[in-house]
Amino acid sequence: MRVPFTKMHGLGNDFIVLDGRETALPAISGRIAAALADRREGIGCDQLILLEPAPDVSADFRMRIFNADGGEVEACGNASRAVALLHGRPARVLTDGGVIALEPAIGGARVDMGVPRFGWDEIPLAYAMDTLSMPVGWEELENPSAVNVGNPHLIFFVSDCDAVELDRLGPEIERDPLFPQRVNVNVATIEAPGRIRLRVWERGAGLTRACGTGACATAVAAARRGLTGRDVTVTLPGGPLDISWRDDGRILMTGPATESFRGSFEWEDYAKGEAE
Ligand SMILES: N[C@@H](CCC[C@H](N)C(=O)O)C(=O)O
Repeated sequence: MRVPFTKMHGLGNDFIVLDGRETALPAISGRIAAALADRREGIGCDQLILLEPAPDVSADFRMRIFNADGGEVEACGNASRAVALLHGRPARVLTDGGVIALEPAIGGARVDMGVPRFGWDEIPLAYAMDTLSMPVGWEELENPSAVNVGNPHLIFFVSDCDAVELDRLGPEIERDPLFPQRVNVNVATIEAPGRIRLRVWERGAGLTRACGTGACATAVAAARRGLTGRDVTVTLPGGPLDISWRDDGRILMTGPATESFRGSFEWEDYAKGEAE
């Protein structure tokens, strides 16, 4: 059986999108997602996105997200814009992080990412009390903010985010026992009250060119610390995203999304080795 896919990206954060909304797809396990995400032996991506019918009327359809390591996670900002482009009209989409609202916009899409949370379940209580500046550190990365925008992020504000050895410190922080569910690691530099430069070590995917939820979490953390206003442009290695943390608490993210190509793969090549 051949399974069709669409290869997409948002600022270079790339996705395999499998659309099972009209025609049911075979069950995708974490192992199969990781094999498809493999850049040498599979198709290659940072995240695999699976679209399914919604279980009830709270949403138009469901979006499931697998990191390149096969772990299923709650949210993906850049993929939300890619899915808006694919869908072609406004939609309410159920994710494991909550219902988000997306709509195509000129050159990409706009997504209402919902309301951030500041104490998420997996942070030990002592730290969850003070998510604005947790009293922890890993070498020069100290006192992060902790923000959950569907998925968990730590944000370190530093004088030059490009100078941080994120490929070395990112995996250490991601897997620190403080975070049993692991964590996305953001290093950010404030360039002006409305401008932030950001690099992200993504949980389960490593260094990516852009992370939409990381940009949202960082914008919220910066505004809460009084470093910026509530409307900012966050520039990642792949390019800029506009983030607005509205007065009603909801985060709006606007930015580009691109379809790269379409193709199909042989299901049996990836399913072999799967338990019956
Ligand atoms: N690239 C994404 C985030 C994907 C999930 C993340 N790595 C996690 O494990 O929570 C984005 O654009 O938000």
